[in-house]
Amino acid sequence: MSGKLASEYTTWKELQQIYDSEHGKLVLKDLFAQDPSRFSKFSKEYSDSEDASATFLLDYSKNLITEPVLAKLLALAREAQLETYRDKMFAGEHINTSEDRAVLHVALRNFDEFKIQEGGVDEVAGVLAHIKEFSESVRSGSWKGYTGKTIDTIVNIGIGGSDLGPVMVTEALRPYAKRDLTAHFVSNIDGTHIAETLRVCNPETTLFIIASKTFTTQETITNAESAREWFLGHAKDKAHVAKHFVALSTNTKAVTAFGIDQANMFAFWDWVGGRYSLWSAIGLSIALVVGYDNFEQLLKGAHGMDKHFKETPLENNLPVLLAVIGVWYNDFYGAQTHALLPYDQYLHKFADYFQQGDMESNGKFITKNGQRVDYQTGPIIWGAAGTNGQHSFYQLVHQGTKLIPADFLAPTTTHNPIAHSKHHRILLSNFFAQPEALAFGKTEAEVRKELGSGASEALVKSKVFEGNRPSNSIMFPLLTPRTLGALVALYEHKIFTQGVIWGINSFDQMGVELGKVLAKNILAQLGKPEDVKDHDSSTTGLIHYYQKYRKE
Ligand SMILES: O=P(O)(O)OC[C@H]1O[C@@H](O)[C@H](O)[C@@H](O)[C@@H]1O
Repeated sequence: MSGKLASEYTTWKELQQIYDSEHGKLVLKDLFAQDPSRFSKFSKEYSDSEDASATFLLDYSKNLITEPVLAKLLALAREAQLETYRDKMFAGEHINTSEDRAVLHVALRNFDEFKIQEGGVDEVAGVLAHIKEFSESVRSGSWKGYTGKTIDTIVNIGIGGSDLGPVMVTEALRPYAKRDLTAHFVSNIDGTHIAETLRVCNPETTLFIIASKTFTTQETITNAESAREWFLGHAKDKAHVAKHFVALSTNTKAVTAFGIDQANMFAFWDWVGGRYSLWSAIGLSIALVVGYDNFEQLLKGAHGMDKHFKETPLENNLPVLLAVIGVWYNDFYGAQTHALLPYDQYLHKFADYFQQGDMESNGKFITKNGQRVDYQTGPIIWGAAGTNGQHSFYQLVHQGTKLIPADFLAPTTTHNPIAHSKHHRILLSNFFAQPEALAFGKTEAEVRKELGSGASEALVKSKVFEGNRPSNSIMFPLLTPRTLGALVALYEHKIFTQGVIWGINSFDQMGVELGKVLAKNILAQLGKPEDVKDHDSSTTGLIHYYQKYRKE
């Protein structure tokens, strides 16, 4: 990120030349046939240096790359000064320039290993101790509600980064969950979300966790106020709020103004970006559901990946490899999306989580220096847990007109080996088959042979799989808290690396602001048709329709 546009880098131009002259030769079937050691060349095993059980295999051999292409992509990362920016992040420099903030989610899982200078970093251990003490008192039953009953339900009220991380992780780590503690997550301003949740809650045994970095987010504060009203409708006395409401925030003033005791506030700091905050106090619901020790394992797993990212040469650096291969498709092949396809039902929220993680970080057309890019930045992230997607959108992935690079993820061992792991063997057979089918396809000759001579030409053509569709495969022994931490940090650092290459600030989110301002203005005009002013005819027409048909 040298002040240049990425497209001005020498290596970028060289990559463009390589693409123009050679991409036709990058055919996976041929590349594998030519090189029997392709898998061993283009796959790496990661192992946490302190806990070898947190390990995974990254197979990136089914990508449209050769050693020279990969070397040039890594040279691009170097020309963009990735190593310098990585070190700046770990040193606490204010690399979030538009907000003049450090970017230190890595400090939340550091356990004093790296030296990081920034106000608040020395308070991390204290907040973790608070999370431990509080989560243990709720889980053990010593924390009592206003009628002396133990807590059996938690409701996390938050949105964006204050929701998606806890949702994804509590789902992913369900095998470790306290089964008699029910967790709900309310995010949407749509009253249906809180109403349907409160319907199944008992005020005497429910704990509300108000999760908001700013404590000003309209959805969260409105939902929290409605929850408090519902609670006080039963408990009557405001003093009981202290037993049933806690806050996770950086804004002490707003938390106390809401009526939550400062003792029940779990702090974090402005250098924790919302979409990187599950490691902070925002993870309280995770600690409540799976226990503090498992939460700490999650942090340690991420820390192991931080160390790997910080210390490993780029050639062997897994987040960097994923990132540069992604840039290859995004910027040279023109791919617009990237699919995350976990073959693990527990990871069914993984793609949703990284939709925010990636798209809010890298969905930007202006560089840090204020120039408009002349290349694509962040891809559209999407996906679903296998095998469901196979019966829905994989048709387009296999035979559509778009190139869709995909990551397949799967555990070798399931937490639920029912029917002697028959389900898991079937699941994994699909996990192995899909990338194979994408990469190698099925030729016209093969189809003809299969159909015999009577088949129509149209039928033959429709059954051809062109193949040459790239993917990464990630396998890990079992989805443990530590492995999950490593996987999430793997993608975080991939996003960071791509942001550095594209020259953008991955840590602000100016693009979410305009809609919020317009909505505030419109909210004040919803009363009467004559109040509706200064809009285009479409917006005015829609608001008038609402005013005509609404019922209070
Ligand atoms: O935690 P807060 O302050 O309520 O913010 C929630 C979300 O608010 C959104 O507006 C931001 O785009 C997200 O990044 C953020 O996670």
